[in-house]
Parts: sequence; structure tokens; C-alpha cells
Amino acid sequence: MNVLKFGGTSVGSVESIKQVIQIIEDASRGTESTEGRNIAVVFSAMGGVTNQLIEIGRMAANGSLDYLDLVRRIEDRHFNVVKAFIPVKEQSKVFANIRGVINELEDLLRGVSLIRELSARTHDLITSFGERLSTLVMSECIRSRGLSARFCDARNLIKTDAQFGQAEVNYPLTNRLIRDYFANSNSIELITGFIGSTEKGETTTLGRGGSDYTASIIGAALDADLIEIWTDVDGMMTADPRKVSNAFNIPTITYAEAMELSHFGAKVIYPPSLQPAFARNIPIRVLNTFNPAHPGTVVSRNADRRQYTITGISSIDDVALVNVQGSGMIGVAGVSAKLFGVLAEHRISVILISQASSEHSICFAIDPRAADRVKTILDEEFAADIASGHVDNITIERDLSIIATVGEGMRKSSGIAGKLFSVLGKNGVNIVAVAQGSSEINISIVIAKTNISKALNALHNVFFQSEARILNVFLVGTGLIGRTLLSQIRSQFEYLRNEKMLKVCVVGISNTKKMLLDPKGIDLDDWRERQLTEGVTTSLPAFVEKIKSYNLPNSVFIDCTSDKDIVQFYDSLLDANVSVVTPNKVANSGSYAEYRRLQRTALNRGVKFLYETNVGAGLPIINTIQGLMTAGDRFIKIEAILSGTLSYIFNTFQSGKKFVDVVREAKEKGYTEPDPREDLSGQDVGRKILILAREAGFALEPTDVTITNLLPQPCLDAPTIDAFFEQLDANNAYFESLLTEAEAKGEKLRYVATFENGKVTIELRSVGADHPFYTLSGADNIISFITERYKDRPLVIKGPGAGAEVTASGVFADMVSIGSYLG
Ligand SMILES: NC(=O)c1ccc[n+]([C@@H]2O[C@H](COP(=O)([O-])OP(=O)(O)OC[C@H]3O[C@@H](n4cnc5c(N)ncnc54)[C@H](O)[C@@H]3O)[C@@H](O)[C@H]2O)c1
Ligand SMILES: N[C@@H](CCO)C(=O)O
Ligand code: NA
Repeated sequence: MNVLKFGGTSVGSVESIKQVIQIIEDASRGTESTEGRNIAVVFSAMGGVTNQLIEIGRMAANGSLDYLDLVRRIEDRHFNVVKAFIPVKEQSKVFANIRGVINELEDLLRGVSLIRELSARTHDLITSFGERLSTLVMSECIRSRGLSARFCDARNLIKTDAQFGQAEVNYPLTNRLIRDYFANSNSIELITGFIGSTEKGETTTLGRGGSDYTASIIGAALDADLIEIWTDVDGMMTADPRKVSNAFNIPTITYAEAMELSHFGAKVIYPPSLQPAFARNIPIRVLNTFNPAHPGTVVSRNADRRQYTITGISSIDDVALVNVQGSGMIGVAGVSAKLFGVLAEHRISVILISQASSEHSICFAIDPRAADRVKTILDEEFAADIASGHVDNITIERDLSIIATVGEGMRKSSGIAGKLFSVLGKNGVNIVAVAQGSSEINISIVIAKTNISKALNALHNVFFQSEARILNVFLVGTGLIGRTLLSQIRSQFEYLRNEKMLKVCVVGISNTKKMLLDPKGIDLDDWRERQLTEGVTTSLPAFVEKIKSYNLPNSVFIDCTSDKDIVQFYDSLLDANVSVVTPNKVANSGSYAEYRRLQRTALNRGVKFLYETNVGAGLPIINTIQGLMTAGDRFIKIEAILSGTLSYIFNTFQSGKKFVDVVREAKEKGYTEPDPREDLSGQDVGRKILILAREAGFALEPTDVTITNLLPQPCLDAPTIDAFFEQLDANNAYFESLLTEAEAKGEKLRYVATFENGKVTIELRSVGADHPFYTLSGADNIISFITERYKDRPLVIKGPGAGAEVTASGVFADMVSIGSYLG
């Protein structure tokens, strides 16, 4: 015996009813009797009708005749179903039946409008018409398909007390009536949901989840094999899909989990109404009328073994937190009895309670609409305690949300709370209060309402790890490095998702002209076109504001510019728990105080500030220094060639070639700074050696760096980059002389930066074949570290230190490491 229940959307329209009829036909065929004896089907009112009936009752009680029009509309909707499914020659009989029920409703409403009074009892009677009409029409439709079906008015089976609106079921009597009725059944039983009656025959309703309740009562009385709840979604999901786009179906769930999740807002079913079925251990399957092939969710005593430790995440988006605190509460019995006693008296429902073992304060969450009332009630109740100073003032905090992480798998399994708090911490979500019952099946946390979406997504991401973690990326600068990075992200996207469980979602892209932002992610196949067509005029402050207001989990800001103004935003981004990755050296080569401040902010906020490509592009230089420092090594000397551009120039510049042409080549190959003078003047190298010294633990200022400039003054003074190239050409003789001087000695030109004894020097040297820096080629950098542990022979890193691919891949690696860290 199976019990099926169809909700309001399932019987809401002609199209959906077509599906419902098909499902019922299939179900009746699937059982042992082709007569369909083994199914009972419970219907809700057609979608929206119950609310209309409530409105109709209100109108009638106000003496307005407008209700007539609404009644007509309800009648028409039912007529239309008849027209769609029942052969013309049989329609008039069904119309008459419907009309009969509608007449009864109208008589009742006339009475209400005459006496201008709507009792709870009459209200129940009025709303009962929704289920009575839908079930009547559905049974006619099913009969017209040639199936044997019987209409059953549940008021004859479900007997209740007279608490109208939320009647209590008299189970012994109800169970007996149901069993007797079904003992004589040899057809599909079609039953009105939601309604019952008192022993005197007055119509009652069963309250929230009413039709589910009907199905559950009937299923339990008959000891059904299965109860199917047909709705408009594919069962229960790991989170509300409107808030967490990665949410997915939960195939099996226990009764207890379903209870916890639904309490926290998962609205697919209302488990308390399924209690009778739970008590008899009858499985319940939640299915989608509009996608009947989907297996939905089975709710039962034991869920299948799970892939995940938690089952779902749910939330109550708006709560207020009441805090009762005072030194006089410590060790005093009866405070909580008094507190919750008075709340119960006023029928205030408490959603969550938390008390630390110090007993100094108790806090609890309530519906914010009750907050003012609660404050008044408690101020009064505790007036004497407040006056005597035993209890401090009672405070209320608003604009909060609760997130509940639910799952039987959490029971007796360690590390879950750790994971939960750690991921929220890294994302800057402050936790206001926490509650976990000793059943260990639900950890509930109270957080600021503004963080709800970020917190839900971040938690969903870590707890359902077969779903890749999402890294939300905001990129500024789409020049050489920026666009190369985007194309690397694009080509590695699948690899990252499959092998690293990381989904890189580029949410914002900005260049100097336009910025494009899309929290759903920008498709990297056509980001240029989209940026052109949909992008808005660039504003860095607005871009940064968007990053903050989106408040997405695992956000990373990538600065691929050489802009000086952009770095002023780093600190506030880090402070807002956004990690920063950059090849831009400006921030780390300004004042030492600024450099430290960024490090500190990142550390305090639990996010990352990464800049491996500040020195030597993708070569692992910064990471190496940081590793040595962490392990307690001490730096004695750093000697290095840190400019890819200068390296390339001196490796390529030979007699017969013009200096200006070699510089042009370096620019075309993507080695130079946006303004190549930064390289040739030694500024770029100066920044890099300063950064290395700082990483090595020395508090140097830019003024501590002495740079030997390579460029004649007119080159430096040129107003534009083109003019600068002209000046290079004009000064060719000067560069030739440098070259010939070195060549005469059989040496090569090298621009060497040295840090030793707290001092930095940068100079052009010519080195002989015996020098380790002699053999460089291309745009190679070489960095030699002498430390206490690498004293006799230095630690040397060498390789290409500039260029689009190697630099972008260094940025890429930093970005991915943030994904692993935050995950
Ligand atoms: N090219 C390399 O080999 C290399 C190696 C290591 C580090 N870097 C660093 O990478 C950064 C980018 O270098 P690149 O070679 O891609 O230079 P690029 O000139 O090709 O790109 C920089 C881009 O940033 C844009 N930009 C500047 N200010 C901006 C702002 N406020 N908003 C939006 N966009 C802005 C510019 O219009 C340009 O398109 C620089 O800081 C550079 O020092 C480059
Ligand atoms: N312009 C820089 C890029 C790497 O920071 C160089 O030539 O080394
Ligand atoms: Na590097």
C-alpha cells in the first residue's frame, strides 16, 4: 500500500494535472491490482486557492461583496480542469457537482456577510472548500481515464478536537475509521488533504503542512509501505539553491535530520506533520511532479552510508539575539526557569539558546518581530534583579541570521566544528553565538545578516568537497600579464576543477577603460567582447566597493598593473578578508611601515598577501626566502641580477647592433616594465632588492638603496616613451662605449644588485668568465644567497626572470595556493 500526496502546485494548472494523472496511473498499474486498489492519493487545494478562500472569508466578514468575483474565479479554475480532461458529454454532470459545492460555499459566505463575523470554526469550514473542490475534480478526471477511483472526504475519517485552525487528531478513533474504510476499498482512494472534523461533525483543519499530515495519518493507520510527497522540486537539497548555486539533491536523509533542516528553513516538507509516519518507521519519498523520473529524497529512520559528514546546511535569515547577563546569575538556580517560563507564558518561541558555563550570561535567538515585546516582558520580569544589580540591562541585537549545519555524520566525528569555524574565520565571518546540542546532529551559529550568503557558500564549499571549492577572482589590469593569466586560467580550468577541486571563478575584470563584474562568473572564452559591450567606465574605488559588497567567500584581488595608486586599496581589501596577489612591486617597495602593515593585516585577517612575482617573475625566490626565515636561517649577503630586461639587453647587445633596437626587442618580448625606463634607470632592480632585503628580515627604507643609473639625462627627461626611444637612438655611442670597454677585457656587462651589512648597492659591472654571473643567457635572473646555513657555498636560483608566461604562471601559482589555503 502506497500513499501519494500532491501539493498545490502539482494540482495548480491543467499542465501539471496532466502529469499528476499520469503519475497516478503509473502508480496504480505498478501495484498488484490493475484496479489500483493499493494506492491512496491525498490532494491539496489548487495552488493559491486556500489563500483566496481566506481572503474571501475576510471580505465577507467585512460585508464586502467583492468576494463573489473571487468565488467565480475559483469556480472557473475547476471548470477549466474539467474541460481539459473530461469528455464533453460527461462534463455537465461534473459541472453540476462542482456547482453544488460552490453553492454551499456561497450560502455560507452569505451568512458570514450578514452577521459580519468570522469565527475560527467558520474560517476552517471556508478553507475546507479548497481541498474538497480539488479532490472532487481530480477524482472525476481520474475516473474518466477508465480507472476505478473513489472520492473520500477526509472529514469522515480524520476525527479531531475542536481546536480550529490546528486541530489535534483523535488517533484511536481516526485509525479505526481509516482501517474500516480501507477494508472495503477496491479502487484508488482519492482523499481531501488538510481537513478533518470533530465528533460532532464540525469541520476542522490540521494546520501547517496539513495535507502532508493527512497523508501521514493515513499511511500510519494503514501501515503503508511508502508515502510519496509530490511537490515541485527534486526532493531536499544540501542548501537552499537560491542562496547556494552548488546545492544538490540529498538522496537519503533521516527523520531527525529532516526535522533539524526544516526547523531552519528548508521548506520542502514540514517534518512535524509527518510524525505519525516517522513513528511507524514508514519511509517517505519526496518527488517532483514536474520531473517524475528524478529519484528525489527518501526520508527514513536510517539514511544510507554517506559520502559527506554533513547532510545539509540551512538558515534562518532574520533573527534577533537577546542577551541576559549579570554577575548575580552565577551559580544561582532558577534564573533560566524564570526567563524561559515567562517567555513560554507569552508564547514566545525561542529558536536557539546558548549559555557559557560561567553562567554569567544567557543568550537566545527569537523572531525579530517579537524583539520589542520580549524586551518589555523581560525588563518587567527582571525589574528587581536589574535594580539590585544582579542582572545587567537586557540587550537585544538585531540583523542577525542563524546557520545550521546538520547531519548524523557529525555525531562522534571530530574536526567538523574546527573546519566550520576555520572556514568562517578565513572569510571574515564573525560568530556572535553558537549552539550545539549533545545529539551532535546540528551546530548552529549566529552571524551578521550581511554575511549570510558568503557563510552559506563557504560552508557548502568545504563540507561538500566533491564539489570543487570556489575561488572568486577579481582582476585589475589586462595588459600582458593580466591577459596571459586569464588565458592560463581558461586553459587550466578543467584540470584545476578535476585534480585540485578548485573552481576558479573570475568575477571582475577591469582595465583602464572598462570594468565588468558578474558575481556568477565571467566566461573566459569571450571576456573581451563582454567587457566591451557590458562593461562600465572604470572606477577603481567602485570596483573595490563591489568586491566588498558582493562579500563572496574565498575572494582574491589580483593586481596586474604597475599602478601606484592601486596599492592604497590593498590594506582595506585585506581587512575585508579579500586575499591579494600581485606582480606589482609598488606596495612592497614603498615605506617599510606600509610593507609591514600589509603583512600584519593579512595575518590578522587570516587571508593571504602573495607577491612571488615581485622578484624574478615565476622563479621561487620570495618563497625560498620565507622558507629559510621560517626555519630560522639568517641572511648574510644577497647578490643578484634581478632585471630580465637588462639581462636580455646585455646578453643580446653586441657590436653591430644598435642599443635602441635591443631595448625594443626586450619590450616586444614582454620583459620590460610598461615604461622601460623603470628597468634601464635601475628603479625596477632597486625595488626588487629592497623587497628581498625586507623579506630577509631587514627594515630598509627606499632611501637605503643606492642606484647607479644607466641612462643619460635626456633619456630620463623624454616626455613620452616614444621620445625616450628616440633619445636612446641618439645616445647610441654612449652605450657602445660601455660595451666595447667590457669586450676589450673579455668581460660581460652585468647589472648587479648586492645586499650586505644592511646596505644595498646596485651597479653596472663587467664580469669575467670566472664569475658565476658571466654565463647568463636570455632574460635570466640569478640570485645567490649567503646565509648562516649556506655559508660555504651559496644557495643559487637561476632562470628566466621576466616574460609573460613565466610571470603569469607565478601569479597563477600564488592564486591557486590561496585556494588550497582557504579550502
Ligand atoms: N612583464 C613581466 O615580465 C613582468 C614580470 C614580473 C612582474 N611584472 C609586473 O606585472 C605588472 C604588469 O606588467 P605587464 O607586463 O603586464 O604590463 P602591461 O603594461 O602590459 O599591463 C599593465 C596593464 O595595467 C593597466 N592598468 C594600469 N593602471 C590601471 C588601473 N588603475 N586600472 C586598470 N588597469 C590599469 C594598463 O592599462 C595595462 O594594460 C607590472 O607591475 C610589472 O612590474 C611584469
Ligand atoms: N621588467 C621586469 C619584469 C620582471 O619584474 C624585468 O625586466 O625584470
Ligand atoms: Na619570483
